Amino acid sequence: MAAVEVRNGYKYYGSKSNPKIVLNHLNMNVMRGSIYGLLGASGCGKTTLLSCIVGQRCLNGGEVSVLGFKPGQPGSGVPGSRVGFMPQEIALVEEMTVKETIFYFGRIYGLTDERIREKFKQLKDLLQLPPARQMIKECSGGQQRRLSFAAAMIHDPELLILDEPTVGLDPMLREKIWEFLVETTRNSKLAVIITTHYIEEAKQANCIGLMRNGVLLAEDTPTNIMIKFGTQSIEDAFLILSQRQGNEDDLQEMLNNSNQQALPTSALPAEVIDTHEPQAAPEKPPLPYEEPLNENRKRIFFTTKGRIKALMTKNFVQLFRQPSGIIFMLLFPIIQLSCFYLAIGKTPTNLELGVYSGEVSSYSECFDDKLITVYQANDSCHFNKLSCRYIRELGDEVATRKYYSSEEDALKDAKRAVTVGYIHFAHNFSSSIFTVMEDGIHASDGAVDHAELSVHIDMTDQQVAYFMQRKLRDKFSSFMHSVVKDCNVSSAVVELPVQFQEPIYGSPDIEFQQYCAPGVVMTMVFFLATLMTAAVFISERMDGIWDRTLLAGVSATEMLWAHLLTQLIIMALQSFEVIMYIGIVFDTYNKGDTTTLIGLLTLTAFCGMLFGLFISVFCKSHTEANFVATGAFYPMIILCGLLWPLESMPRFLQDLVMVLPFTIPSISARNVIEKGWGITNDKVYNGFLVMAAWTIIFFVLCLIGIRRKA
Ligand SMILES: Nc1ncnc2c1ncn2[C@@H]1O[C@H](COP(=O)(O)OP(=O)(O)OP(=O)(O)O)[C@@H](O)[C@H]1O
Repeated sequence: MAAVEVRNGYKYYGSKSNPKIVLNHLNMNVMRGSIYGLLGASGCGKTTLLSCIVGQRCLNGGEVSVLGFKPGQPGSGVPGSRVGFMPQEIALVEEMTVKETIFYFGRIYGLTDERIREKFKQLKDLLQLPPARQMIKECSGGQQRRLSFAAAMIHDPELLILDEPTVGLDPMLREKIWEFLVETTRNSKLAVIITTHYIEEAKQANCIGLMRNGVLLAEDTPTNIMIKFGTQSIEDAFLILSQRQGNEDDLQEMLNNSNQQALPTSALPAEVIDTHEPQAAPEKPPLPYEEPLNENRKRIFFTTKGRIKALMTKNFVQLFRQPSGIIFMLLFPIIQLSCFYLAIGKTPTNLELGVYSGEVSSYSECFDDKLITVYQANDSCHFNKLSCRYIRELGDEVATRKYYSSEEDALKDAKRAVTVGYIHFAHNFSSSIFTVMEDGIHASDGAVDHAELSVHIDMTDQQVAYFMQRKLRDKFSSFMHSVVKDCNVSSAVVELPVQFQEPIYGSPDIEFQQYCAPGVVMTMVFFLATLMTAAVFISERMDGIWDRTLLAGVSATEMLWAHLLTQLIIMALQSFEVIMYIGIVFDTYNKGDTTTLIGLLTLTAFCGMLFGLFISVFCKSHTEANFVATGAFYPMIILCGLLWPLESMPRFLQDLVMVLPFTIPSISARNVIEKGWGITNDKVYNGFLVMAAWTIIFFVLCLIGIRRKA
């Protein structure tokens, strides 16, 4: 009875209009209880044929029947537990140990732990597996290959497909594996399809298929093939068949690879060379597919829970055994937050400010208390060297003062950027203040001008300039208050007729740091999750682990859920860590509910993770994924109002950015932290809604993409 039947198999890559034909009306029969050696030069289509048999790819034409079913048919167990597949690449998780790998595959195939232990013992002896606790990345290429073979065998499949299992193994072990396969197929219904570059070892197969350019040139027992072509070896027979097709380059390459000595073409008996071209098989009735049985379904569809558990364990092991994984997940947020809190929004220090006062001939006068006086005489308040008093009140807390004996020198240094600018007092500063106070609105323009503090600042460094302006103005205001107080005059005289009362929310000197902290934390957790997820998924796909797990019958949805659950746990931990860190170390206050904040941050990280997944589904390589993530990062940060008020954007842009993932959620987070609003406030829950909407959008897109690829 046939385990695998391929009829008129036709497969191409590329577009329909410009196809690259890989399987060209190929026919193949693999019987139960037999070994089928599939031989052919590199690139002839062996892997493609195997992938169509296991249901990883679909044929463009023709039919395949595997164990009586169409691959992929619900209930067929193909892909799934009825088939064992060892791909060409190693496709194992490097961070797992030998034992964990066997248990991982055993569990996703639905075996009990006891059965896995039994099988492990058996396969360990047979395949000389490395010690149970050895990590895969510490195994040699040959050891990894043997383990990969064991993983394909763990669940006693009915069909075993081995893509070059003996590459890199020593001859003794190769012989042992063949012996095992011969023995097992003889005593059971197991069907084995094996591709190999070592043509001679295929002599032990029950049937050989010689494949070239997408067609099977011959399919028979090794003995019959040699008899048919009158040769002493299978290589010679293959050479003859290849010559019939024309170019023998491919064959030569294969023979070289096989380390066997190729037979010179001149040595071939010319009379056996058949010039007949292989034809498409004549029309045959459709393959008799079986109806899936309920028992079959039961056998195949064991608990999703068990699989998800196995997948999640793998994900955690993979993440936490990589030092970079732990650093990325737990240390990066700390490093990034520390950078932010230490570097952003702090008061500038070590600035140098030029000072020129025309009132003094030497600045030592400014430090002689007897010279700086405010005194009453003739019902008036008189001043001496008030500029000195301001200079002293200014202190070094705003900037280090650098004294100049002329305004020209002060300007020169400011122009050379030695100082951030300079302040200048007129020679009659004190007397002008006296005049302005005495004469009030009748004071002359000259007196008003000379009673002013002149400030000349380098405005190219906007933040420093704004800081200096604010500080000098505030200091001047407090200085004037203290002067009029000494004169027993009401401070209302020097008060601006604008009074900023107690703020409705926040504090009078809200820092830039406080303003942008929620947005910074959100974007940080979002993009950390994005990058990590994209990296994990792309690596998994590139290493073949993703495909191998799918071939074990795990659905794309189950794999997706396992990843989502793993990440959700990590993201919740990360959000908790972030909030605790900024609260305890940087003393950041939160007037609202911490749980609401952790919830919003976890949702943000989850959304970032789905964005990473979305990128990984549509990008083929790490480089492409990094380009997309970096490309998305800057527009999202710039447009979310984190760096500059949204209100300054053109109207159409304001409407557009409102739907971006960070705009409304970072406002919501600020509303919780600064205003203490709760989740029931629409200006808080709308942030959750926006983030949830993006999460759903990315999830649906990922699901569509993954299902399409699967
Ligand atoms: N995804 C793909 N897109 C386009 N072409 C592909 C794809 N996969 C394989 N091919 C091409 O199809 C041909 C057959 O590839 P396949 O991997 O099936 O060969 P093979 O016989 O298994 O080779 P090898 O022994 O080297 O593994 C090759 O020319 C290969 O370049």
